[in-house]
Amino acid sequence: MNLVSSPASSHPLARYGWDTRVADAFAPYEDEGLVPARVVRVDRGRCDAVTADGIVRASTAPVATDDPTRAVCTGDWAALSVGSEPDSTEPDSTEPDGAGPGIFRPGGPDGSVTGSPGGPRPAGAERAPEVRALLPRRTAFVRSTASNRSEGQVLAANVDVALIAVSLAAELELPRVERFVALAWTSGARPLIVLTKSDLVADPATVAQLAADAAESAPGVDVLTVSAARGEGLEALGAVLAGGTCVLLGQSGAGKSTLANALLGEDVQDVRTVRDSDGKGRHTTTTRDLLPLPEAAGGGVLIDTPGLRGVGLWDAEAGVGSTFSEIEALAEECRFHDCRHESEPDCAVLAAVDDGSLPQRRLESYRKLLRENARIAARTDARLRAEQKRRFKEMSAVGRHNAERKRGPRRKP
Ligand SMILES: Nc1nc2c(ncn2[C@@H]2O[C@H](COP(=O)(O)OP(=O)(O)OP(=O)(O)O)[C@@H](O)[C@H]2O)c(=O)[nH]1
Ligand SMILES: [Zn+2]
Repeated sequence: MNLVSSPASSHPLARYGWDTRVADAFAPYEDEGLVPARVVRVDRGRCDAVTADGIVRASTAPVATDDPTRAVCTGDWAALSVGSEPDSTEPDSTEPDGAGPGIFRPGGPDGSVTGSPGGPRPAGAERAPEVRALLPRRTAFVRSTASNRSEGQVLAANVDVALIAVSLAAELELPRVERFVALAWTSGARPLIVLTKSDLVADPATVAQLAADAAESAPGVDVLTVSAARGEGLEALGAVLAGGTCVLLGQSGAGKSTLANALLGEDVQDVRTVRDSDGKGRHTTTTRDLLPLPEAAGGGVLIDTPGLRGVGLWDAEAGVGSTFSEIEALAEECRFHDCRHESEPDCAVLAAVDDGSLPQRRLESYRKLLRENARIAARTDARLRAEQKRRFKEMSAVGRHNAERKRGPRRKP
């Protein structure tokens, strides 16, 4: 079977988010004899990636780079060389023509171009799987690394929806919610606010009010209410996540693990564990950070990497702008193009605060996030920043369009 040209929905990797866009991006690599895979976990120099034939452990050495934003990360789509298989259903002779110089053929005489040691091998020999290329990312969650150079590190790639878990059992801290929303927009993923533990709030009117408050502080972002304890709201949430890739963000104690368990419908520890061969016939047991959601609930994929949950802003100016889109829209009306909305005459933002249509709290939160972001940006390599900005523009065009479409009338009557 030709896996790449079969319909995207029946592709063995459809469960892991394979779609026509990925198929198109992968097509050139198929001609090189590489196989598509999605990265489920990364270690130093290696990753676990799921292929049509299961999970393989692959070296990431061929795509190693100095730029940490280009390092292999969970959620990446990769083109793998997996070595020749003795009982392959697709012998070399049936492969498409046109394999020229530089084209990788498992076990072929041009093995030297693959960068792996060993050179030519007899047909049927095994070689360790390698990541040969990463497909372009649709979205990426980046955080600054601990190093002095303050570079970005990618925590998750190709995320469609960022679930922002907010506990209804604690006081609703809107600035925190805004911060996570900014982070989500910055990644290119669509934020989704999930108010958790609704069973702990007795009065439905209170829940509705809190949901309205959350919605008010996140223009264009949907707000769902769930109780993992009672299994309420999970179906609606599953429907939103269907087919896409999501991540869980939120404060400690917000209910992320509980929600992950409820969505996965099994013991997460079991789901996480991978026992598979590493391509050399050895069996290893590891965990994975990318987990398929049950197909009965609509499918999709959950990425839950340890570092992602509490990630900080990293060059999020545009994401902050999307989060406070009503302020950015007002700013267009200020007399001065570079108005700081502090004490300038004819400032439309301050006027909106005065007439009560813009909560003072929103303006303060906006300023605080911009300041936080500026501090990080000051430490960040200019080249990487430009790159991130470009990526944001590409990726979030759709998100912002949706936000604008949904935002509706900006000012209260
Ligand atoms: N009543 C109730 N309690 C819940 C619900 N969801 C989570 N909890 C409780 O809230 C607490 C925190 O939940 P976790 O799922 O561990 O929160 P978390 O966001 O994963 O926390 P960290 O791992 O620290 O990031 C636990 O005691 C859960 O049992 C719910 O729907 N209802
Ligand atoms: Zn102004």
